[in-house]
Amino acid sequence: MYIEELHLKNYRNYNQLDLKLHPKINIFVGNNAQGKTNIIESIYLMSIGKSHRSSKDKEIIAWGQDHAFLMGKFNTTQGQKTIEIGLSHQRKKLIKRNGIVLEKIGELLGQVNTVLFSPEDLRLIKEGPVERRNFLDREISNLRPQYYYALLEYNKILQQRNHLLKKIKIQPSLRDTLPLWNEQLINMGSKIIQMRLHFLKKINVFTKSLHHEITDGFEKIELFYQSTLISSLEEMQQIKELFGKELKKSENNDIKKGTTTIGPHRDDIKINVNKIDIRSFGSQGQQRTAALSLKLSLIQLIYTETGEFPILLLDDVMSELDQKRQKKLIHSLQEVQTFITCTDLSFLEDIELKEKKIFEIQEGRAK
Ligand SMILES: Nc1ncnc2c1ncn2[C@@H]1O[C@H](COP(=O)(O)OP(=O)(O)OP(=O)(O)O)[C@@H](O)[C@H]1O
Repeated sequence: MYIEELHLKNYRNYNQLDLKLHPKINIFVGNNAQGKTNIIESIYLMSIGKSHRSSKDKEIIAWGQDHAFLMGKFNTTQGQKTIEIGLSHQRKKLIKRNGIVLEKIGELLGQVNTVLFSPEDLRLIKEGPVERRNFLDREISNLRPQYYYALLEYNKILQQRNHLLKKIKIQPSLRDTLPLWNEQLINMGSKIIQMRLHFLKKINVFTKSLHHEITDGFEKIELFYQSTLISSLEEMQQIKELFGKELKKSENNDIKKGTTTIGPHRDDIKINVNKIDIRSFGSQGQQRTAALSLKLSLIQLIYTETGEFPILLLDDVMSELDQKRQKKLIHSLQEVQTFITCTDLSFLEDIELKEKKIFEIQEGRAK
């Protein structure tokens, strides 16, 4: 899949931007704070309905303006798709696909697949479990919208159970109603765990081989699902039983703490390189390479799952990689439409790139 045209209006520092894009490599070069990442962000926004760097949608509306508008024309194996997003300070976000208004963000998921890699992805390895859970939730939701809905449901049940746990402390008789919430939590949580385990099993294969290639065979990477409940793929019934057993065990503790202490909302991914947990013990370089392998393996996974390559967004990463890794990265991208932002084009000196378009970005304008 690739994006043919991008149109932005009152979007961040762009009053108006109309770009015809190359189906292979698009390079955005310019000094700092000119608007390169803003373009990457807009494409990402059209794929998942949210920005990767602002939690508040309205921040992307150009300062002093009332509304922002984005449109992308995508060429996919299912034909042309037009995605439009409208944001205004007064109304809720409007998303359209081929002119039809989408009622929920879930309907946008999987329409346009992107893989974004930026220096912040280092956080994926070295920060706490929240980053890695978000990674799982985002990527699986894109591939399986039913995961997204299960997650919404799980979080609702979790909130209600936590609310009840707090009330039981004051009014112990309410404990009789807890099994009702336990059952719902177990049902929805087990679905989430099983889909995460499936995802990790698949992505492990691609990450291993990519990492082996990038590190010339010196490093062996392995991903594990880290959970108090389960670590390997099991039948649904088995996951439910384990969840039920552990939830029972933690019930007194949960009441004492007023919160649910076990479940997929507490799980993590363990990342070993040569059998060492690199979340805590990896060097910066090892962590960066692991993040790169993990992100690039998504390209292969999405291709196997959907029959179509995603769009790759590389924000400011060229300067972070040594020459060998830059070459490996570029050469692995033959069939993938790729967006690269950079402050200079020195990385092109040693890399032959025939199919490309270069845009110079200056103060919210592209030349
Ligand atoms: N809502 C907004 N309205 C107007 N301008 C904005 C808005 N949000 C951000 N900007 C401006 O956009 C610019 C930053 O753009 P962007 O992050 O794309 O820069 P960049 O070219 O990628 O820079 P760097 O190389 O430093 O990463 C800044 O000048 C910032 O002030």
